[in-house]
Amino acid sequence: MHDPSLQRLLTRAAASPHIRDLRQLWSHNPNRHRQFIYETDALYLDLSKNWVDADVIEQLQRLADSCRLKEAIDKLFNGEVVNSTEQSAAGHTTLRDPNHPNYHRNLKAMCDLADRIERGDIKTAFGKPVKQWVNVGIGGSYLGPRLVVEALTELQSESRIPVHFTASVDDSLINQLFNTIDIEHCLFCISSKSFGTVETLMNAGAIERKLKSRSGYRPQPGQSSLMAITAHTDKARRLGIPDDMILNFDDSIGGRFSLWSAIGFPIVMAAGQTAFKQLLEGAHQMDVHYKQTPWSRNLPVMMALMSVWYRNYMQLSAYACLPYDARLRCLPQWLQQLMMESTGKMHSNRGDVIQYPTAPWVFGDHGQLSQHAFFQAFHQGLDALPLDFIGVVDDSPNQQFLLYNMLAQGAALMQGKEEDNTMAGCPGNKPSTTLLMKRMDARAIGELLAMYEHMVYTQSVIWDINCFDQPGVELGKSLARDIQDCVANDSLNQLNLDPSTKALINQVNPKTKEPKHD
Ligand SMILES: O=P(O)(O)OC[C@H]1O[C@](O)(CO)[C@@H](O)[C@@H]1O
Repeated sequence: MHDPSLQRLLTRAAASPHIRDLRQLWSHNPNRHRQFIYETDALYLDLSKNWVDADVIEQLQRLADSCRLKEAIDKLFNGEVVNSTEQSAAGHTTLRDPNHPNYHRNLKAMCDLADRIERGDIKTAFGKPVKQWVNVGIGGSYLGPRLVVEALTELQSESRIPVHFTASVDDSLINQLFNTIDIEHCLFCISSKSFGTVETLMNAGAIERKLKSRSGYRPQPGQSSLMAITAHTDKARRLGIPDDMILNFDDSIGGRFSLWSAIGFPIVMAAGQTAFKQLLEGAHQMDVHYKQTPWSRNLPVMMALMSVWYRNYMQLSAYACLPYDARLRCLPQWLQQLMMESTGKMHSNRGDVIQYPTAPWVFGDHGQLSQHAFFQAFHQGLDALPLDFIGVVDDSPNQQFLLYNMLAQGAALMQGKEEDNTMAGCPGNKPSTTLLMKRMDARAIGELLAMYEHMVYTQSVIWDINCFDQPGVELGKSLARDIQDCVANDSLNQLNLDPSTKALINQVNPKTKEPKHD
């Protein structure tokens, strides 16, 4: 965040009491509901209930200029290095650009395989037609596809192959899966960019053992119960997965940005090839919007500027994502990974420690359910936090009920209510953003998700951090490996670990834990 004079202006603006007073902001400008609206083909964004005015928005847009956002966007789309630690480009937008060879290569491979499965050219290793499909993957190899599958499957009229997901290695989950599926008709897809994620490989191993333990399991050309999606084909081959059952994608596609790649294959299985193409179309439409629209009308840029405003100038450290539609119930989790893994960083692109906070704590859930769980704290708790209500315009009576509930929450938070009994009163003056999807279809979902990706990239440019790596995640992973090894070799005391964790390990390790007394 460069320009110091702008920093001072914004810091001063944030300190002035009127900017945190929605009643004053509305009385100075009763046209806020017209002025702070941003629209694309599928989205309608209302920022009028936020702690900003036109001056602040103008200064934030100047901040974007001073951080050379335009050049950074060009670098992203021109395939230049934007991932400074790994010295690579970020290729996710090429997958949705029909003028780019990656778009055609990716789609062709995915559609060819889907055709072969659907025509029955590929049978399971039991010689049975594929009637069910299981995605085995975690993080970016799970959250995006799961979100889109949940959002779109009920819209499909054609009967499609049911898709299941398994991510964590919990016994309960894998057993539940085995109890739900018909294993002889099931194609298991090991989805892992690195093909090195332990959870996914452990699940793959459990599945392989289960398959092999069943009579009639005979993998051969044209017959396989396993397939893989990865950027590391060699590793999938080593697991015995045949070449024609491996979908490959490029290493330059970040895991949490990968649902547009072959990682999106569950979407093709569950919602169909046409829906997947429309998803890419919607995302591409957002790419064009992001590239070509001035900041004053640019949705992802405005969303990012608002988040920087709240995080760095208002010092608010949390952010809630509240979709009022069950079809978007996985959005908060997907966004949590996208925002926190991408922007939870403390080093600038040059490697020095930055002096300002970045990623907020992202949480959320289906809005209606959250209303009956944690909204009380929004209304009467002393803290404020930026929150996004996301609704889908839909004429059916139940969806209308949901929408009015959502709009009522935004109004109640802003207006509050005085009561004779002061304990029952709500102070109001709580900011919120409303984002409407004008319809629920694959194009609209594509636009929505690409909008959030560009919001995150914009944040990272302003914060001068790399949003495409995740070195922190590695620490916990490697310590878990060390613990497992030391427990296996009875050498825990050699591990450089605090006494609390060592004692806890001894509580759970079957070799050392206290025997149970009845
Ligand atoms: O697709 P992979 O390589 O199995 O990785 C899964 C996830 O693990 C992470 O590396 C860390 O959680 C994510 O970035 C990634 O989406």
